[in-house]
Amino acid sequence: MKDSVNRENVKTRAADTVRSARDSATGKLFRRFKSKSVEADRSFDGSALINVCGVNHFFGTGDARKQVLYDNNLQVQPGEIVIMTGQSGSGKTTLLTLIGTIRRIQEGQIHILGQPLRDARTAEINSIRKRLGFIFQAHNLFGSLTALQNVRMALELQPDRLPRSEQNRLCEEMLVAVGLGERIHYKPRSLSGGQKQRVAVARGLVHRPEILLADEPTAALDKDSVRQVVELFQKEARERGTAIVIVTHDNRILDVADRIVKMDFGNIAQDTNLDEAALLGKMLHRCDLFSLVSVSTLTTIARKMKREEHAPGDRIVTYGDVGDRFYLIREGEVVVRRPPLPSDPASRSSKEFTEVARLTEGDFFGETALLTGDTRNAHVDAVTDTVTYSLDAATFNEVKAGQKSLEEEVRSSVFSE
Ligand SMILES: Nc1ncnc2c1ncn2[C@@H]1O[C@H](COP(=O)(O)OP(=O)(O)OP(=O)(O)O)[C@@H](O)[C@H]1O
Repeated sequence: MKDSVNRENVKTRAADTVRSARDSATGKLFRRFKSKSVEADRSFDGSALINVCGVNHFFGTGDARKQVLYDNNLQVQPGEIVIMTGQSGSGKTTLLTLIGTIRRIQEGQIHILGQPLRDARTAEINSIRKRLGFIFQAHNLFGSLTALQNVRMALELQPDRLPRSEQNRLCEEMLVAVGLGERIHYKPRSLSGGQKQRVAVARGLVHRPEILLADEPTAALDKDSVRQVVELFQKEARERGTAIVIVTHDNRILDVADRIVKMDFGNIAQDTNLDEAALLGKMLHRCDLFSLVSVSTLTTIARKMKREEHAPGDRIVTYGDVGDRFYLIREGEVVVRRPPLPSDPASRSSKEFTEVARLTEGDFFGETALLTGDTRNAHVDAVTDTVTYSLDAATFNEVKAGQKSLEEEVRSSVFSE
């Protein structure tokens, strides 16, 4: 089957892309690229620090009762930074406060640090809360306390309280990290809005929480302070495995995100793993089939691709079936087998399918049937544990329609076989 165009070139270039993406990930101690999908899996995940399953929420009672969250599912792994965005009123803060144990769960379940919140006792909620860090829009600083004393409040609430001198050292260190080394003894009334916000950031992080929840943490900050805060978040995530969820409209901090979750009318409408989407976009771009489509469009298309895992021996494509998907190999190896050609007298009697190709990471298959309307012309079976991303025929054809030369190219490639 010549179901792939310029396979060797594609293989080499795509494999390079994958390698470089992996290399850049190796420094990220807590990142887990291999098992992530572009669109997050909606099921419970035991390794996640935050597990939101089927959460609904209502405000008001009687006739005034109004549903504001609908069937929300979200998992956040150690070391992941998730940006939550969406229109005003879409439910971001409500979901964040449910995750932060500030509101009681009404329907569904949230596990935080492995513990279920619904029906948890107050003492259990309090002990979970001490392991979280909060940076909320209203800074909630105590006016009579200095910046350092405000930050120290977070340490004083900890079960294993450190000696005062050690607390002060940690607070100073954190205030320096947010660029307030010169202001540690100032009270809130002597600080600007941005400086107060940075005190709140220091307070949210000083006790080294396992999960940090932040609502618009950079809204009042200038460009340099935004960078300082963002770098601090990244350091905590990478070095300590802190899971960070940031509700924000601030597009200056999008680069910090591993994932962007978009809420729409009370529901997580999109949950995109950016590294994986960008990587798949690049892999697609390196397929000659899609070389005329911009990387940004391909990254968007990549989000629509369906991730599937196949065990060795699993059949991915069956000879004679109607072709309804195009496949890209993310990991693993497949073998392509064809029946004997009717015109080949030597093999006419043989019922055996013969191997015609082995495809690996970055290779693709399944496009011929979509382009010609013919049935599948080969079996494709997984040889090793294999991960594929596939695109449905409608999206494939939409993309194809956008590039005039594509169909011609593939038709001539099929014709010349
Ligand atoms: N305490 C409350 N009582 C009643 N309704 C509420 C309450 N808090 C929020 N809501 C409503 O719930 C919906 C979701 O609000 P929420 O604050 O979670 O949205 P959001 O996406 O965070 O908005 P924003 O970006 O403006 O902060 C809105 O319709 C809001 O009016």
